[in-house]
Order: sequence, then C-alpha cells, then structure tokens
Amino acid sequence: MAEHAAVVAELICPTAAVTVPLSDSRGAVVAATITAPTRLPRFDNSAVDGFAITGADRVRAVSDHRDLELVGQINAGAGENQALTAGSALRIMTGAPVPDGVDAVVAQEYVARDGDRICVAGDISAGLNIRVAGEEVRDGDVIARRGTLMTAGLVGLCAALGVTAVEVHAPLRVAVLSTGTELVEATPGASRREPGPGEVFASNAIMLTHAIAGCGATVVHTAMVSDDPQEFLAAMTRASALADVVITSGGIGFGDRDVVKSTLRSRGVDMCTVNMRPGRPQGAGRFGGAAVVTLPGNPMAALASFEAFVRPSLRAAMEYTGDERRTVHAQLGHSIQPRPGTVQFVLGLVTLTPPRSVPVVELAVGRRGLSAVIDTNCFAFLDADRSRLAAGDLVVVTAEGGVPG
Ligand SMILES: Nc1nc2c(c(=O)[nH]1)N[C@H]1C(S)=C(S)[C@@H](COP(=O)(O)OP(=O)(O)OC[C@H]3O[C@@H](n4cnc5c(N)ncnc54)[C@H](O)[C@@H]3O)O[C@H]1N2
Ligand code: MOO
Repeated sequence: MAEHAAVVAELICPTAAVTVPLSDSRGAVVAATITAPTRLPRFDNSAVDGFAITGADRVRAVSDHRDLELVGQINAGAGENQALTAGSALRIMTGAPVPDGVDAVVAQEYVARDGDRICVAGDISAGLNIRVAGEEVRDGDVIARRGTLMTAGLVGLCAALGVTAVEVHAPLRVAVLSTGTELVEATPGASRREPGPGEVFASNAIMLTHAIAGCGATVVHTAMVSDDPQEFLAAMTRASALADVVITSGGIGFGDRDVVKSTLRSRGVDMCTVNMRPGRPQGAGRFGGAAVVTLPGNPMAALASFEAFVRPSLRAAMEYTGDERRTVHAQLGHSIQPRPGTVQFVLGLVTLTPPRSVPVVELAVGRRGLSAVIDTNCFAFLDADRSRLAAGDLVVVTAEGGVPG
C-alpha cells in the first residue's frame, strides 16, 4: 500500500505558481511572499467613540478636572482636518481620523457631558485610544511567506491593505471518468431515467468530485462511459487533454470486460493489487500529458482509494494544508479482529463526551457498502499487522466535521 502511495505521489507533479484574484484564493497556498503595499492603519484614528483632547488639557486633568468646550465632530470617513487647541475638545467616532493637536481620545463612558461642554478628569495617558498610522503593518512588511495557507483572516488582511491578487500554487485540474455499461446518471426533471434491469445509479463521479474539490483542486471534466474500449479510449484522450490528473473508477478488476485495465495496461499505466480492503485493485501511470490514477469501481473501494492514494498526492502537489477535517487518536469502544496482512478502511462514529478527554470510536466493521456512511462521521485505516484490537486500544481516525461531543 505504501509503495502504491509513493508511485501516485511521484506521478502528480507540483503545480506552478499562478496569480489569482484575492477572492479566488480561499484555501490556496501562498507561492510567493506577499508584502504590504501600504501601511495599516493608513492614518491615525480613534479606537473608540469619545472625545479628542489636547496634550495640555490631558496633563492638567491629572490634578484637576478639565472643563472643555466641544468645537466639532469627526465621523468615520471624514476627510477634512479640524485642528484642535487647548481648552477645546472634539466629538470623535471609532475609526475617524485623529486631527492635528489631539493627544488622546477619552471614551465617552468616562466623560461627563452637558450640552456643548464636557468634563474630563484623572490620569489619561498620552496616545490613549489612538491607533497610530502604521502601528499594525508598515509599508513593505512581509504579510505572508511561501507555504502559508490563505485563511479567511489573511484574505481579510490583504483586502485591508488593498491587495487584489496573490500568487498561489495553482489548483490541479482533475478529470473524473467513471466506467461501467450498467451506470445510469440520476438527473432531475424531464431527462431523468430510472435504471433498467441490471443497471444502477452512478455514484462515484459525484462522490469523487466532492472529495477532489475538498482538496483544493478543480474538477475540469467528468464523463461516464460504457465498457466499450473504443469509447473509453476516446474519453481518456479527451480527459487527458483537459486535465493534469485523470481519475478513473471501475473496470480494473479481474473480469472479462475490465475496460480500464485492458485498455491502459499496454499504454503506460501499471495495474497492481495492494494490501488494502476495500480497494485491492489499483493502477497508476501516465496517459497523454496527464497523470492517471485508476480506482476500483465498488463505491467504498473508490472512496478508500481516494483517501489512501489520491488525496495526499493532490494536496502535496498544491502544498495545500487546509482541511476542515481532524485526525485524532480515539479509543476503540469495542474489540475487533482485523483481517491479518491487510489494511482495512473502515467508517466509524467518533464522539467525545466530557469528562472524558479522549474520544471513543465505534467502528462499523463489516459494513462494506456506502451505506456505512449512515450514522458514522469518521474513517480509519487499520494497521495490517494488528491481528486483534481490544476495547480501549487507540486508533487514528479522521473526522469530517470535527469530533462532536
Ligand atoms: N474474482 C474476483 N473478482 C473480484 C475481485 C477478486 O479479487 N476476484 N475483487 C473485487 C474487488 S475487491 C473489486 S474492488 C472489484 C473491482 O472491480 P472494478 O474496478 O472492475 O469495478 P467494476 O467491476 O467496474 O465495479 C464494481 C462494482 O461497483 C459498481 N460501480 C462501478 N462504478 C460505479 C459508479 N460509478 N457508481 C456506482 N457504482 C459503481 C459496479 O456496478 C459493480 O457493482 O472487483 C471485484 N471482483
Ligand atoms: O478491494 Mo475491493 O476494492 O474490496 O472492494
């Protein structure tokens, strides 16, 4: 299994750096240092709604209360500069520019106001509640280095600095080809066709598309083809021209009509079996200019194979590290007997119930179809060299939506 993972990782080349609009950079990885084109804040501004006072009045307020006349008001967005002299104060709002002559802003809750007069008293420090221009970021400061994930916060900081585009590792372009004469795509509306005798609704393409998008890659093409070799070859030619990576599902088993295996085996794609269940048959290679990973058709086998081989390689190629999922150590709720010599992919339900500090997982061993997703929230790859796992043993699980209590 590790050998095949290395083969797939080697096949999928790191993506080039591309400049994308900031709005399209979510979850991507920074490929070139981002520096600040300006400072932040851009100008001295007030951190509170309150009153701006001069240094002379601030100093005098320490020993005596100061009665000051309100001579104006500055709102956020105000462009004009209202100079301030001793004995006067300005009403000022959060985010409004602090004018010349102002030494501190006193928050309104600490000020007694009577019409156009206010009274300030006590020890007010110089610069109180003034956000000084450039105190957060100076012009030319490094905002993010290579390898940093474009998180919501970083996107926000870039926007605050007026950055409109960033250089990131390009999303991989992926095509998904599902094979099987028995497949029928469920569509809404008038074009809907129910499966006839021997036919089934197709599930792998949409499932894999979802998983690929979750890795930060872009699905540029999907197609569903029959087990006819000519049709499959044409579909491969088209898919490999459009994508960096082509993922196929089905047709790599041991039957008489395994179209992917029979067609690609002689065309640069190696077929093999790995010590994983489900997901024993696998294949990988190149076709046209694209990397090709052939996944087995059984939906759970396709899912297991994606998690074992495809996801880590896609993410590594884009240096993508963002993931809503969490990998945790959880204690087995019950003992199980894994299949010796085989890595088992199994879904489970992981929970963390206080006062426990370690999550507990119930593994749905024996549920090999996609229905295993019902009432489960995580998956695990069980070690091939464990012949028995006792209740309380630790297993590594990956939880899709965090670990609920
Ligand atoms: N004699 C043996 N037969 C099989 C073995 C074996 O060791 N000896 N291994 C089995 C295993 S394990 C797997 S996995 C499959 C792999 O076969 P294929 O990759 O060729 O998959 P298909 O035959 O095309 O499909 C298998 C199964 O999955 C359904 N399927 C396929 N694609 C889709 C799709 N897009 N959406 C929904 N369902 C799909 C298909 O209808 C079949 O039921 O070989 C076993 N055989
Ligand atoms: O190994 Mo198959 O891939 O079990 O379903």
